[in-house]
Amino acid sequence: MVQLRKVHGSENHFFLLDQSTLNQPLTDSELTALAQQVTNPKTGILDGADGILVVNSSDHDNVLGQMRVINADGSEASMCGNGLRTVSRYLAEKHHTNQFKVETLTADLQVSRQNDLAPEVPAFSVEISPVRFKPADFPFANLGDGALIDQPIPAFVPGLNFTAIAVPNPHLISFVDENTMNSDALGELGARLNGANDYFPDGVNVSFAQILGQNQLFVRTYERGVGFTNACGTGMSATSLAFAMTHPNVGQFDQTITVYNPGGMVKTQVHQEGDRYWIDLIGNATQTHLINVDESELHHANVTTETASIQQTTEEAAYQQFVDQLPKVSAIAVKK
Ligand SMILES: N[C@@H](CCC[C@H](N)C(=O)O)C(=O)O
Repeated sequence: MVQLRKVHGSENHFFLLDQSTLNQPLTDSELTALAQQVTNPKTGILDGADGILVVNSSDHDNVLGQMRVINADGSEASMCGNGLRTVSRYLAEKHHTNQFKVETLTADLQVSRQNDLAPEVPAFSVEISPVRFKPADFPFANLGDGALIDQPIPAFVPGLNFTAIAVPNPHLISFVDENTMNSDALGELGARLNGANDYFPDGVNVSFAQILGQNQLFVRTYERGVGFTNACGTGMSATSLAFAMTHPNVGQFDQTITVYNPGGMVKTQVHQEGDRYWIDLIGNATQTHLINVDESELHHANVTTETASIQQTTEEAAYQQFVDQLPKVSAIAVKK
């Protein structure tokens, strides 16, 4: 028997699999098949999830493990901010330490345990970097040769400006009013840019943000490989950076920015040193279920209520109490 975990950051749900506990790590095609099966609410368990977080051993200095991110559709992402917080918690508890690095596809990132957000709501801070702006880094095409910062793109949505930031997974961001936030525009644009299209051949995570006040945002994201999510950690980080770059009167570097999302709230801090940018993302790392399953069911992408035994923790109730005391800033409901 091996143990999977169901985890979330701001209700962005994942199954976490530590491959170092297996007799035989899954091949890439087995990981793709497992992600597609277990995260699908119809074929998987526990109402599915937005992806799987794969923890592997790392041989890098001062690094406790490697994280890979497989989206619900089986594609691999270079980064996941909410996922990295939950992987950090898992590794912190496994190795009894609170400050270390985690290897990701492009960088070893600094993480640290923070004060709990509320009783039984553990929190971690994770570094989001490297930050890139060049078209080749996304990639994107037919949108000019340079960085895309606060540009009108009528072909996307007339009247809206867009900023493209890779952290290093690709994000497209627009600051919108409440009516636009509550309209169909985000779903339509997200679906369009994540199908065959002339602009983002590998797809892109699309976020709409409402400015609520000084260093305060509400962010909703349509994710590549997923669709609408309750929260996207890298999306909220990239949006915070876009906020400080394009609205310096209300969004500030090196200050705490509060970012509400349909699943709760995180804090960010955006930093710049010369031409290097990075973001600290701070939020919950919640573990809702422990799932015991025979290793062979993972290799055969067959994790179901028949093959797995599932134990719920008390952490979701504690998380809901934390969310209930947050200000109600949007009518957009949590995706079930
Ligand atoms: N939800 C994640 C991002 C997951 C990856 C994304 N779908 C992509 O393909 O880039 C987050 O919290 O950052």
